[in-house]
Amino acid sequence: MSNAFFDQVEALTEAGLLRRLSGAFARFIASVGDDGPQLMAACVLLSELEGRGHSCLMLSELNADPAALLGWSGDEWRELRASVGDWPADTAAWRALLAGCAQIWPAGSPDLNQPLVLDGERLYLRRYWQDETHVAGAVRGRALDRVMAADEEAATDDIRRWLDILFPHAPRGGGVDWQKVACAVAVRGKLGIITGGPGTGKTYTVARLLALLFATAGGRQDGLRVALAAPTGKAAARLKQSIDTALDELAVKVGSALPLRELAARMGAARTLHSLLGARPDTRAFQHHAGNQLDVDVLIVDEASMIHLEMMSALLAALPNKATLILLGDKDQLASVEAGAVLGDLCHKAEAGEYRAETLSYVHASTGQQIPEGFEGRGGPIAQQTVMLRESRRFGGPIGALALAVNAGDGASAVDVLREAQDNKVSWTDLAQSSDLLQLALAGRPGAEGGYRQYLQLIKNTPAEVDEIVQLAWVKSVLQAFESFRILCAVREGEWGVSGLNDAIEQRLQAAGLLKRTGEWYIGRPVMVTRNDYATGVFNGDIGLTLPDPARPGALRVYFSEGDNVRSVLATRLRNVETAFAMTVHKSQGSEFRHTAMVLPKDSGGMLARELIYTGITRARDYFTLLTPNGQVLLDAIAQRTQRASGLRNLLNT
Ligand SMILES: Nc1ncnc2c1ncn2[C@@H]1O[C@H](COP(=O)(O)OP(=O)(O)OP(=O)(O)O)[C@@H](O)[C@H]1O
Repeated sequence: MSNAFFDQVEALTEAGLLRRLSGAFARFIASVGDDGPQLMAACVLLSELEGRGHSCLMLSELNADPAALLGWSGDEWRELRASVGDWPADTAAWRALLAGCAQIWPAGSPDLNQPLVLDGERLYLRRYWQDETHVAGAVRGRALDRVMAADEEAATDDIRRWLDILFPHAPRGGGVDWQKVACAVAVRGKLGIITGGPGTGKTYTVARLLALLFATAGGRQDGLRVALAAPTGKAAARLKQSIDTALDELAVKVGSALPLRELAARMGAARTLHSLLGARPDTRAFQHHAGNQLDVDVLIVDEASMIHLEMMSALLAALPNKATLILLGDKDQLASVEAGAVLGDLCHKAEAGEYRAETLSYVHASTGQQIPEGFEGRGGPIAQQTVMLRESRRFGGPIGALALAVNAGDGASAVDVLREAQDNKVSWTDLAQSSDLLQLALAGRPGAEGGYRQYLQLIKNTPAEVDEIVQLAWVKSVLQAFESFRILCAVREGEWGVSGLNDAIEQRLQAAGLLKRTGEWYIGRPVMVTRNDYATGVFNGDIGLTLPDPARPGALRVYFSEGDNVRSVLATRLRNVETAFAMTVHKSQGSEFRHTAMVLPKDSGGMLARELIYTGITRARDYFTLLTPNGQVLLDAIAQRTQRASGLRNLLNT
């Protein structure tokens, strides 16, 4: 084993540049076979990339610019590389070297269950290779499993008749009614993917798709088992609420032709994916799997961009082949925190459509819509089952323009929108000192007043009597006020990161007499759960507010809002939580706030990308404020796209 290499790894770990896990992983690999420093270097890099969401290491990266990939300076990388000694000259040389290592299985050769897999020019941890292969096979299989073609006249006529009832108006700007197309495409098979930015009508569409599925189920309509799910509790509750409201409205429209209310009532609550699959404490395995599948006919999953590779693999294994899977999400949002960029890979062709002739004629027969030539192509099976909604009904104005500019990689236009917006919907603050940010946290800004003062003032009006209805109404109003404003950070550490800002905001609110910090727990403390806790039923990412326990004087409870419902847990029972006046953009996915303020740091080390900025902006419903001590960080981030190494796109042949 190379001492020089591991000395270097130790130094980089001490400097906080490497995870301790990466060195330990390389040592483990060395302990079960070859221990050449080249293999060790590849293992350290593979492990670091896994921590950054990549599912594999592209061998070409080893000779390209790994420092950029890791956010290191060139010197740090050069020193690590020098400690290895001979560095294979190119990808072919790396492949030859790795293929000869006892711990690596070159895919296609006799399998000895080695811990690493070399597939073409990608090096994998075996688990991720298995997940990618499984997801690709399962999704392709579903996409190809179509039950309807254009010439099945009776069926397409029926679909068309219902779609005309469910979507009675042509799209506002004319052109293709992509919402109708999305329903028609999804109803013909076992997979439907609907992607689009905020407010493009994904939920509106899926509610109608459900009605269409009920309507065309014939005699099986009463027994159609529908499940709703999302990666987080909050997103699940939002999905359920939107679908219920939409189905309620639709029920009036369709009248006695379809007993929508009764059918909807049998759907049950929306659940987190963890709870749907039956997560168990202390194990990654779920109760539902290939050998004990879910009892559903239709599964609708919202916020699919947050689903990581391992979860998608588990979900597909647990879903019976005969069930229809509908995925909803915004392909341009940040990918999951854990490895994989599954929705992005699935929606690779969504922008261009690439619909084949048979899809075009089916769409025409079942919707009357003529998809324009520009969207024709020879996309694979998944592209045929994917529809992108393109018109946002919520995001006009400067926030919409800003999101569009960021998505297009047009930094100059984004800055123009931020600097010049006339109506206070968006605003840019050059952060010279923390007091600017703290004032915003306290009271908002001119034209977008609010801040945290609002909910803290409401807390001061605690109901005097312990009347359950009054108490619940008060809790809901406090939660709602809290949900109307949030500070999002691009990074965790440093002056402009989550940890520093939470302390500073807490002190500022205390100085303003709005809260009294007496210990770890205090009235008004917002907290975010950082680990799933099955005993209390709270999950990673849930956000709650600490309020007095009406039943026990002096005790505190944390209240979590879930759609129309409120759940509470005794504060002292919550183990893994952190204060959440400021939270990361990553953790804000699936949530929306009336006023969202996003803080960018002074220096990003090249690690911020467009998807993060876009996700932050699109969390804002009415007002968006950008704060940064260095405007260049915004421009650099907009110029950079997140590229996650993954073999999924290739395997899917979308
Ligand atoms: N075809 C349509 N006709 C009328 N209203 C529509 C139509 N499509 C969407 N809407 C309305 O536009 C708004 C946004 O739609 P919806 O909430 O379904 O979007 P979304 O893509 O699910 O948003 P989010 O990203 O927040 O999940 C809703 O008020 C919805 O009722």
